[in-house]
Amino acid sequence: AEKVRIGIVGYGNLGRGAELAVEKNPDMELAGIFTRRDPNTIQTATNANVYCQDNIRSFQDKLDVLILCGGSASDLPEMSPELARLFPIVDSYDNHAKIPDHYKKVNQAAEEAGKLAIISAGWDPGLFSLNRLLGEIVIPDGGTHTFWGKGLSQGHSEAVRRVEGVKKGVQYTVPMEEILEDARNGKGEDLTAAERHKRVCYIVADEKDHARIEEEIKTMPDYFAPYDTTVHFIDEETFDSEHQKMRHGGFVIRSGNSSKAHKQAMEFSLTLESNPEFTASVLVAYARAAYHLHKKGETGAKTPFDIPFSAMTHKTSAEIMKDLL
Ligand SMILES: NC(=O)C1=CN([C@@H]2O[C@H](COP(=O)(O)OP(=O)(O)OC[C@H]3O[C@@H](n4cnc5c(N)ncnc54)[C@H](OP(=O)(O)O)[C@@H]3O)[C@@H](O)[C@H]2O)C=CC1
Ligand SMILES: N[C@@H](C[C@H]1CC(C(=O)O)=NO1)C(=O)O
Repeated sequence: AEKVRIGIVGYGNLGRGAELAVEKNPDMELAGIFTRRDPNTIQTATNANVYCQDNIRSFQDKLDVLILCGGSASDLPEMSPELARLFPIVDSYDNHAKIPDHYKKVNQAAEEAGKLAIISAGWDPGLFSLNRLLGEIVIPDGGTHTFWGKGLSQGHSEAVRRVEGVKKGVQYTVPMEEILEDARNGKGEDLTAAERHKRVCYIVADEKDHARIEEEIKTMPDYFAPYDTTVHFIDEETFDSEHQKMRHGGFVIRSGNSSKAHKQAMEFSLTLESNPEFTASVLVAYARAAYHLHKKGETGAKTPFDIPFSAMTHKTSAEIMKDLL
C-alpha cells in the first residue's frame, strides 16, 4: 500500500523527534525536512533530505502531510496558517491562552484552501486535554487536577530561548508535592496551574544582559507571568554538561462522587525519558489521521477532540474491533 509521505518543518528538538518517530511507523515515509537555516549546515539522524523552507511550495505533489515542529512562541502563529493553505498540516501549538485565536486563523486558511489542519496535538495540549474532557464526561460530579513534571517543558524552554541575549536556555516545571498528594484525595480542585507548579530556568547569557533577561522571562505573558519563576544564570560548560536531558511527564487526575455513598477516581499519567520524542510520536499519529480525513474530504482546523482514534491508527476497523474483545 502507498505510504503516507511526511514533511517535517523545523529541525529542533521536536523535528529530530519526528524524524525518528516516522521510522517507527511502517505505513509512513519521510519525504523531507524543511528548515529556515542553510540545509548544508544541518546534520540529520537518518540521512534524510533537507530543504530550504522557502521552496516548500514546489513539494505539493511530493508529500501528503506536514508536521510543523516550529516553536509556539513565534513560529507557529505565522507558519501554521501560511502552510495550511498549501498542505494538510499538524502542529503542537501550546500557548493555551491563545489556542482559540490560533484555531480561528488556521481554520480560515485551511477552509479557503480546502485543506485539513490539526492544531494543538501533543500531550498538553493534547492527550491530557482528551483525558480532562473524558474525566468530566464520566465523573460529572467531581474535580480535575493536572500536574506536570518535574521535567523540561519544551514550550517554555523555546520561549526563553527567544528572549534577546539568551544564548542557551531551558525551563523545568516543578509540581508542588503537597498539592499533588491532596489532589489524589480529591482536594484542591480549584487551584490554578500556577498554584500547583514552580518554574525554574537555567540560562547562558552575557552578564550585562542578566537583569533584563530575568525580568523579561518572569513577566512573559501566558508562559511565565502567573508563576513563581526562578532564573539561574550559568556558564556554557555547566549548561552543556548538566542540561541536555529532556525528561518530563505528569498526571491528569479526575476524582468525584457517583452518589452520596461512593467516591470515584481516574488517573492518566506520562513518564517520558524524552519529551520531544514522545510528543513527535503523537504528532505522527495525528499526521496519519490528517492524511486519511483529508482524503475523505474533511477540511478546516481540527483539535484533538475532533479526531477519532480510528483515523489515527494504521489498523483496519476489523482489527480494532478485535482489540475490544
Ligand atoms: N503540545 C504539546 O504537548 C507539546 C508542544 N511542544 C511545542 O513544540 C515546540 C518546539 O519545541 P522544540 O523543538 O523543543 O523547540 P526548538 O527551539 O528546539 O526548535 C524550534 C525551532 O527553532 C529552530 N532551531 C532549532 N535549533 C536551532 C539552532 N540551533 N539554531 C537556530 N534555529 C534553531 C528550528 O527551526 P529551523 O530549522 O527552521 O531553523 C526549530 O523548528 C515548542 O515551542 C512547544 O510549543 C513541545 C512539546 C509538547
Ligand atoms: N506543552 C508542554 C507539554 C506540557 C508540559 C508543560 C509544562 O511543563 O508546563 N505543559 O504542558 C511542552 O512544551 O513541553
